[in-house]
Parts: sequence; structure tokens; C-alpha cells
Amino acid sequence: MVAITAPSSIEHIPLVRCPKGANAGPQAVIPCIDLSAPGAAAAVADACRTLGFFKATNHGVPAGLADALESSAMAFFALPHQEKLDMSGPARPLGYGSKSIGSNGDVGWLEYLLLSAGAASSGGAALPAALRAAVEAYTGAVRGVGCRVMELMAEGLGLGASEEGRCVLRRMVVGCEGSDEMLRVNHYPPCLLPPGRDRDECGVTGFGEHTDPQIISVLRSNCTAGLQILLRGDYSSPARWVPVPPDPDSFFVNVGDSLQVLTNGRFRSVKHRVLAPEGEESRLSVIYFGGPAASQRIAPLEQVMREGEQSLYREFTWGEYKKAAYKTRLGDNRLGPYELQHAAANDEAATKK
Ligand SMILES: O=C(O)CCC(=O)C(=O)O
Ligand SMILES: [Fe+2]
Repeated sequence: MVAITAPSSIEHIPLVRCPKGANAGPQAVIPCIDLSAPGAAAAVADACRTLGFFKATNHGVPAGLADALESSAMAFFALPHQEKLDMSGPARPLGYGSKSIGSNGDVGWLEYLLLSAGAASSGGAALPAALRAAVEAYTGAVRGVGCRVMELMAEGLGLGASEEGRCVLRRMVVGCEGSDEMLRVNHYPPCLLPPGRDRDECGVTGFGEHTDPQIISVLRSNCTAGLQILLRGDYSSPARWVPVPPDPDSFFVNVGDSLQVLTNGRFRSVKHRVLAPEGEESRLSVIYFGGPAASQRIAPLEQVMREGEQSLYREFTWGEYKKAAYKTRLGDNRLGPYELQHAAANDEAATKK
């Protein structure tokens, strides 16, 4: 990625270009899972193993909740810069941020609000009343989707026989004292690169590539495209970025790094990024991040481990991981320092069975 000069018609910030990569190779099919269908748990587990990402339909959240949040968020983002800052404070990390993501030099073509979303949270107390009310109502509903998804994940991992097993993931996030739920509202204004040789091949980075560190993320956006996920490569094909067609009526679920560790690598966190919109319309996305309490130990769940299987990760607490994540760049492999070299031994043990 290369920093370039912004066109004079838009505010002068360092733009980061990235190859669009969207048209190379066949279109990827994003798994689309009806959360209320009989085979949902198996389909969720399959999507989490292969892509770490899927689209969830039949989720039961009334469209009005997302619409209300979208319109009150757009009204907020239309306010003068200083007013937005005064109302929510600068993102440290919670608050209003513009163009810079985190404190380590990552930039993107967006502005955002990052709010604590715990059941007892008073995040965003000084925000406009309509926005606060919309955030609260939406958070309650999307938390419900997260709960359903985490139960299906557990069931798909084979833990559904007992109440304890089925709820093991959900209970780390919802109804657990001190859990770390957050809501992020991202606004990407349109941004067209100046005419040039490679405008067709390159876009402007809205949100640079990364994995989400939590257990799960549940995303909903308006109709404006931009989100892409990285399809992992294998011996026969290289990794490639594929666009995720927007669908405001559905939610998109990401496996986060912590879930990758909790499942000892069975579920894989998905690398994703956003390209800034090039048409007339802004992209507005809202992401619910389900993270556990700071003291929660993140290590493979005993119930998922086969006999003799070794952990692929050195264990950590969510508090430690989050602190370490804030010190890294967006695109860094944050799990790297925790990886242990047991994959080959586990593969061998599995084939002997
Ligand atoms: O805005 C989007 O569509 C995705 C943003 C994202 O990945 C994030 O906020 O973690
Ligand atoms: Fe993300």
C-alpha cells in the first residue's frame, strides 16, 4: 500500500491506496445461513471452519431498529467536526474518531464512533438523545443475534448435548460480569481517486486489513459496497480478496481471534478490509463486537479437544490480548506471538485415530 496525495476537492488527508483485487478469479460464494433452519448449527460450524465468515438471515431483528440507527448516525456524522468531538470525546479508544484508527499510525477514509455496549454501559451519554436511544435498542437486538450465533457455533462444535456446552461461548460475552461488548459505527464518505493510470485497479482504503480480536463480530451495513474478506489460499490457489455484496436485511458474522484460540484453530478468524465508496453514496456500517471479561482465560475449550491434542496457542487473558492489540498496527498478525508449533503433531495424532 502506498500513501498518495488527496484530490483537491476533498479534505487533505493521507490516502492509502490498495489494489482492489476484487475481479481476480471466480466470485466467491459467501455462505448464507438461515438462523432458524434445522441444519443451522452444522452450516455455521462449516462456514467458521472454512471462511471464518457468513451471512445470517432470518434473525428476527426488525428492520426499523437498524433504520433508526442508520438515520440518527448519519445525522450525527453530518454535524461539524468539533461538535462531534465535543459530544463523544476523541477516540481513546472509545469516542469519535476520524481518519486515524488506533494510535499507531493506521489511517483510513472514514469517521467512526466506538461505544462500550455492555448491558450496564452508559457509553455515549452526551450523544444526541435520538442516537442514544437508537444505539440502545439496536444493541439489545444485535446482542440477541450474537447469542443465537454463539449457541449455534457451540452446537456445531459438538457441544450441544448439555446446556453448559451449548452456552459456553455465549456466557463469556452476555450476562457475564465485566464482559467487553462494543458497538462501532463506521461512516465512509464517497472518495474517488483522481483520474490516473491505475484507478481501475486501485481503490482507497476505508478500513485497512485486519482480523477482529474478540470472540465474534456481527456487522450490518447499508446498501453501499466496500467490505472484502480474504479467502485463504492453499496448495492450488493463492489467497485473494473477494467483495462481500452488501445486504442491509442480513447480518454478517466474523470469527474473531479469541474464538480461533478457544476452538484450537478449528474456527479461523477472517481477514477483512473496507474500500472507500467510489459512487455517490456513503457506506454506513455498524458492528457489534462480542468480547469477554478482561480476566477471561483464552485457551482451547477442554470440551473441543481430542484426546492427546495439544494447544496451538500459549494461553492469555482477554485483558492481556486487548492491551497487546492496542500496541500493534491494524494489519499485524496479533496471534503470532502466542502461536505454538503443535499443528503437525496434532495432525499426526488425528490421522492415527
Ligand atoms: O465497516 C465495515 O464494514 C467493517 C469495519 C470493520 O471491520 C471493523 O470496524 O472492525
Ligand atoms: Fe473488523
